[in-house]
Amino acid sequence: MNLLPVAEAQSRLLSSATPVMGSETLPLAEAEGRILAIDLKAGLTQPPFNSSAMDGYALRREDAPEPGAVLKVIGTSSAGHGFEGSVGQGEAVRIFTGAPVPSGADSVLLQEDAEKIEGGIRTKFPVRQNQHVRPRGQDFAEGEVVLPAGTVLDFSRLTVAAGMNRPYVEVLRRPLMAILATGDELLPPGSTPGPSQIIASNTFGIAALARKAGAEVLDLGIVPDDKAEIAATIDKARDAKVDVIVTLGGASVGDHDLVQATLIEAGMQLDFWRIAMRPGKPLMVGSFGKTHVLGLPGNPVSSLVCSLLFLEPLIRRLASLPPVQRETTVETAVTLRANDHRQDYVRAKLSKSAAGDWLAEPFDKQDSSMMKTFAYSDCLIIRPPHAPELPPGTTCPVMLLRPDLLA
Ligand SMILES: Nc1nc2c(c(=O)[nH]1)N[C@H]1C(S)=C(S)[C@@H](COP(=O)(O)OP(=O)(O)OC[C@H]3O[C@@H](n4cnc5c(N)ncnc54)[C@H](O)[C@@H]3O)O[C@H]1N2
Ligand code: MOO
Repeated sequence: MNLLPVAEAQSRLLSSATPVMGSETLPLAEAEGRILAIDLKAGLTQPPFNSSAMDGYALRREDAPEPGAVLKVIGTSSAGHGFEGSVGQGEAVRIFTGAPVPSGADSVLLQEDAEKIEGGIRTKFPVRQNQHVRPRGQDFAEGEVVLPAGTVLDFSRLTVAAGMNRPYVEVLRRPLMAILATGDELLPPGSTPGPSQIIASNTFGIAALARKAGAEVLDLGIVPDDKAEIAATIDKARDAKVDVIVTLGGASVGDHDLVQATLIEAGMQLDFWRIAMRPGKPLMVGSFGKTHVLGLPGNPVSSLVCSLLFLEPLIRRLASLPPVQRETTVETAVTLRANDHRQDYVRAKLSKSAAGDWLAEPFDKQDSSMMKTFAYSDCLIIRPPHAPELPPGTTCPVMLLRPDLLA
């Protein structure tokens, strides 16, 4: 049986993927993680007026070049309530942080640097020209492109967008992914399984991974091992004009593995099937025109490993996002045995050695049905095809399951 190398399968899949077209307008509160479709220009100048950076007194610097100047306090300017008049010679205005600097004044003296006297203040320190004044427009000017198209709206960008007085933003459409689980044995969580039944679990992890990668997910539920029912569900996905269809299970060679045949009868172009990897060998990739189809194996760990290697990069490419950097190297804590022809992804825990190095220790059992060990794992040790035995302490490549773990 011809098995495709992992890297070749990944590059074949990604070479056929182009970012999805189209945009939508969203309120800022719903735009986190989204990508600007067009340049975002400031709706106003910020700050809109010369404003005070400190609590103190607004004055004319020429009136207080040296300590000991005496100034008459003629009013107050606070945030939201500016002083209407003008500061003349020998005068000052009590001012608070964020308040407009009144006309005539050019500098602010800290209140700690002023001595209160009857009807006014005496300065205790020299005043620098413009000190503690934030000039109008020092952050941005009305009409300025502060956030160019392509910017990912994270916490700091959402803040400046709000400050720019932009309550709505035009962002790229997210790729739409349909997911369906196949199998007569499957029931949703919360069910009471019969004697031959199990709970369908894969959808939850794969949908979460896809959403994190930038997709919108359409869950088409559980479909029995029946060609007509599988075909009808695939039709639903195509009617919804999804960008990606993910099927779970029925990808192998058993009598009940009907997914691939059904898809081909429905007009899917088969690109490739079966990869030189463990777990995840039965992965299938095809397309209906521009719609990508990923047929993932049913075993939970196999489907999740395939999702990390193929689905996440695909969704991020479609969503115009760069790939997640998951690969790094650590030391193996134990002897890793020589590998066969399939690239192995070995579930392992990470710990720090006394010397501060990260060590990977594989779980003894690597059965691809075992969800618990996957949930306890920090990384997958990558064992390339025909890799020789590695003694403890040797550097080995890993794929991090939570990429910020080593940060
Ligand atoms: N004769 C052969 N048998 C198998 C081969 C092979 O090459 N020759 N490959 C094995 C490998 S490797 C894998 S992986 C599995 C994958 O098979 P399928 O994709 O056809 O998956 P199913 O048979 O439908 O299910 C496998 C296993 O996973 C459970 N399952 C299915 N869907 C879900 C779900 N959504 N949530 C949780 N668990 C699920 C299912 O009940 C089975 O236990 O095939 C080997 N066989
Ligand atoms: O490839 Mo299967 O995923 O080994 O269990």
